[in-house]
Amino acid sequence: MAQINPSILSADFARLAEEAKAVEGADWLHVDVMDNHFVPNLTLGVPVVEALGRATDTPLDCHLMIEDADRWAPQYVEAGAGSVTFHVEAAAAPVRLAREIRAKGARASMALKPATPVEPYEDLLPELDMLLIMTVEPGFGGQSFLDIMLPKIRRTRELIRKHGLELWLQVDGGVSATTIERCAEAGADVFVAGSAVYGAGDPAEAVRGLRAQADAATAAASWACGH
Ligand SMILES: O=C(CO)[C@@H](O)[C@H](O)COP(=O)(O)O
Ligand SMILES: [Fe+2]
Repeated sequence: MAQINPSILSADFARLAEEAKAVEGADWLHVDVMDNHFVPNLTLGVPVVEALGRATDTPLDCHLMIEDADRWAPQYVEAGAGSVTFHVEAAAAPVRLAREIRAKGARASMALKPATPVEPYEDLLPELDMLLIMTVEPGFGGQSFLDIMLPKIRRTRELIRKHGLELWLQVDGGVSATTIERCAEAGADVFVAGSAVYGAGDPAEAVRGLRAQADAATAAASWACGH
């Protein structure tokens, strides 16, 4: 089944606990950590992740858009994240870092900016629990989905099949009722949605609607039915 991860970046930061509770029923709560260096925006850090963990039973999916990921990512596992995503562009030793995240008890995930190809990392994929393909330039919510990322999603799904991996394939940026079916058809199975969830009148209902769309598109997709 498709997983839908609402991005807290699009929520009201003055009411973070309520906003986290508003999407209970989602698979994960996506938490965008930005340091104003790796991306030109500054959001939140370890203390807020710890507080979110106390505010909701939904597991936390931390997307670190920060420099020096090798140094900081393990702290997000200690803060309670169930999944920690670092950007390969910001990691000096991605294999060592993925192993450290797993050893500390979280799922290890690696993200690729739009201009970063997946092929150089083919041999690293078994070290990961999830690969995140950015479908916008990281830094801000509410941007338009980059259709030019669909071939990369397809090629990654093919690599997962070729190696027989249990790797989740996440997409993040501009995912909405208009674009989620394209992502699912191409091979994504974990969908981050910020403005499409928190901009809706009923965020929990938006999650259910996106999941139904993604499930239907996946069921019809060649990658999922083996032909
Ligand atoms: O990581 C990021 C942005 O850098 C995302 O998680 C956005 O927060 C998603 O927001 P929408 O594009 O869905 O509004
Ligand atoms: Fe994100």
